[in-house]
Amino acid sequence: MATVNSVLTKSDLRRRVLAARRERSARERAAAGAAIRDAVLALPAAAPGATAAVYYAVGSEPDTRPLVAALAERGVRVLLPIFLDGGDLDWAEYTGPESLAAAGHGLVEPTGPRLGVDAVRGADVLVCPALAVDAAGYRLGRGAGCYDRVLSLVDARTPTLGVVYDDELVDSVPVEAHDRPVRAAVTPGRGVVPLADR
Ligand SMILES: Nc1nc2c(c(=O)[nH]1)N(C=O)[C@@H](CNc1ccc(C(=O)N[C@@H](CCC(=O)O)C(=O)O)cc1)CN2
Ligand SMILES: Nc1ncnc2c1ncn2[C@@H]1O[C@H](COP(=O)(O)OP(=O)(O)OP(=O)(O)O)[C@@H](O)[C@H]1O
Repeated sequence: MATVNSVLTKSDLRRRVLAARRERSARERAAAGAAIRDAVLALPAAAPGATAAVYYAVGSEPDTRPLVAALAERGVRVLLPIFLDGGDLDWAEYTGPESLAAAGHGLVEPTGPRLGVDAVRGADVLVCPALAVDAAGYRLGRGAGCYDRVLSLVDARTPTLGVVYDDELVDSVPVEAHDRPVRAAVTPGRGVVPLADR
């Protein structure tokens, strides 16, 4: 995949990654969820008492549900995103499976009190969805720009992680002026991978 990226547009690359994700087995997805959980739990920023902002995986996304459960279990405050019309993200706390409900666009979202778009500024670690992450930390998202906005809100020293399958960590993705990089990737096989100069 890495060799042909430079000639693919964002939408071509999105289609390719989504098609490849649909082919992944339940076994691979389960193993990925456990590996992602263990990699993020080992970070100092995920210590008890910290606040973590994490996407709640749906469909073929790299599974963050085991991570969310384990963080809450160890006493980390977990904020989950709520997709707002217009593309901003609001946030609410995960307080167990009963604090979640099916929402629009196939998403599962928290039902507790909404903390506001700026709540993510209080996160000690930010775990972002991505379809691909490149060597400089640039990520390809779903195309709504939600996480570019979130990444521009948080302090530059916050550990920001883009979670992808191993073969979705690529040399380069198409970059536009509004794109904001993450500081590290997390993959099931490689764990937390710090990215260039971040
Ligand atoms: N699990 C998870 N939660 C997340 C994200 C994510 O990527 N994964 N987001 C990351 O940004 C935000 C939601 N982002 C969204 C971005 C675009 C569309 C959207 O316009 N969907 C179209 C296209 C079809 C599709 O992708 O299913 C649609 O539903 O009509 C929906 C949500 C917040 N929560
Ligand atoms: N900081 C921002 N404020 C407002 N709109 C933004 C911002 N960043 C990006 N956008 C808008 O989002 C649109 C989609 O951007 P892009 O295709 O790069 O999304 P993406 O990076 O794939 O998605 P995401 O960031 O949700 O993962 C852009 O056309 C842009 O207008």
